[in-house]
Amino acid sequence: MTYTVGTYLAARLKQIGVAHHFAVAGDYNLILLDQLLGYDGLKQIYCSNELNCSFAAEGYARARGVAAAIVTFGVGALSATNGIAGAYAENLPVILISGAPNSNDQGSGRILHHTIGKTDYNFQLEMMRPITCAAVEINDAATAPEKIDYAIRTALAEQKPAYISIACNIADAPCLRPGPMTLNRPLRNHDRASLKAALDATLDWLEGRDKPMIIVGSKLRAAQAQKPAIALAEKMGSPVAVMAAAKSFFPETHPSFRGVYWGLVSDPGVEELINASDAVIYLAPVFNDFSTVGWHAMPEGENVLVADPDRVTLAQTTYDGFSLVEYLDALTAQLAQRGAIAAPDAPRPFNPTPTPPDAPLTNDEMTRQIQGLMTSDTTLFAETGDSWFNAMRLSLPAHARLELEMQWGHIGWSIPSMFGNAIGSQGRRHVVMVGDGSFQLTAQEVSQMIRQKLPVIIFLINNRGYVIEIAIHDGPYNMIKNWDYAGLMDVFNAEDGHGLGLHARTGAALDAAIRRALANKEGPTLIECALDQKDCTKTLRDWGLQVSGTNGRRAQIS
Ligand SMILES: Cc1ncc(Cn2nnc(CCOP(=O)(O)OP(=O)(O)O)c2C)c(N)n1
Ligand SMILES: [Mg+2]
Repeated sequence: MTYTVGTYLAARLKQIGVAHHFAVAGDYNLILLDQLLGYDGLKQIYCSNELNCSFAAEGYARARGVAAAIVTFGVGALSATNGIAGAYAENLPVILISGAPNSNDQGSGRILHHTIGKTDYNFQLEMMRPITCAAVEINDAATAPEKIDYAIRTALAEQKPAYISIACNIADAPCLRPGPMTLNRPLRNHDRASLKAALDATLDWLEGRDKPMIIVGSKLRAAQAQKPAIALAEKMGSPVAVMAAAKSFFPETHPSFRGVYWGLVSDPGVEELINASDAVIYLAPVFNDFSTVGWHAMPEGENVLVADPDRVTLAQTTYDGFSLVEYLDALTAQLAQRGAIAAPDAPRPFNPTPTPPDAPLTNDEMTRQIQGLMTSDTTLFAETGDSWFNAMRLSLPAHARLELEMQWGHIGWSIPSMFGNAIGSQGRRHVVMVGDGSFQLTAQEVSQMIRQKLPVIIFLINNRGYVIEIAIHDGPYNMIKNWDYAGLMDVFNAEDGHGLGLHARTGAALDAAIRRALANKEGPTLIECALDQKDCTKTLRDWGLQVSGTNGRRAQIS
């Protein structure tokens, strides 16, 4: 087989397990799309726009560990930057590949379409650098292999997105044949002396401390340290809490699991456990204004150890040059076995009684019925909004997955990201909780779920506005134009019939809608849940007050 630059890239994507790539056509990428289309073992999945394309790839990476999105230059790539920045924030290796102007035009002084009207086309590469871990431009076939390999390997090692642009006349240019490449991540160049010092300091610190507590953070999956975290908890006989954005990263059926730690909106009893601990170990945390509830839940004092993906900080000293996996494996091996911990006998904190079947639907009743959908093969996406707080109330069976975007927090992310995730994890049950406000940004991708016959169940929470924003600070800007969200499915169906749109205004109607959704194996079912705008979780209200106060801090220097 004679390789081209495009089929070299295709071979690399296949080698690292990217069986599906997401694309939106544009004249700068059509020849490249042909190269990928013709490559055995790759499937090309089309999106409605490049924002959704970048989120679909991000969702695929959540399922498969890595993903690729193909867009056109300028108008396409700049629309995709939002999903790529989100992938950076959420530690997901998405390879953004952009078609680009003919290599002969570089330095020609010519003005081209889809550029900002200047003769220098570098604006795009410069915009991609801060939101990727590697950004390369390919204007010749000779350097294509090294640039493609550098971008992909760096993305896998850093668990961050990378950017590759390929000139439209180079995509089908003859190229070298690729050698092997696998999805494995090279361990950081581990510094044995530093690792030993970190372990010695940790063992000394733990000596005499008999109430350890582990708190799991949202970078644990990207650090590929979920199993080592379980092993450590079992060796220490320690209770475990998860930070909100890490819910589902530690099995909730494990006897050590005690709930979500989210400051004043934590699950009952969790804050007390942490306050009573004399050795709080954070694993791969992200401390931002939302996760610390306006900086009120920041770890402090000598009872705290923070183990990041590539660094350990303890007793005013920091150690790096090794991976979290190396550190946890070695620590667990050296620790003496402490007593096993018993599962809590406390009942599930969220356990509301069903409302009368014909009573108006409530937030609690909706969430209670969603709980019934959670199985070990369920992947639930919870969008920015009260959906975050509803998701926190759910108990997850072993192997159930909860996907959140709490660092970037782009409303509308959940629909396209779920689309990509469902493409990458067919056979699982896919459920989305998304508010009316968020849905209006990226609704088109439901039509792609119909096209691909994905049986995604979408709970569209119609509470008539931006309720999470109202909880922070209300105003007319939080009111939105209402849609007939269920009716959209008829619009998206066109000549297909696989999409199903249903209204649920009572508990009985919701129960019936869920039954129909489970039976609809041929396509998505959108269930429009009508809620009173004031019917939101207490945790959202409490959290919103704190965040509002933090946002409103007076300037120190007037
Ligand atoms: C792209 C983008 N633009 C604006 C925002 C700010 N924002 N965050 N949440 C919201 C409202 C979410 O409203 P809904 O989806 O209806 O959620 P609910 O809280 O359930 O009403 C906004 C407008 C955002 N997070 N992302
Ligand atoms: Mg809303």
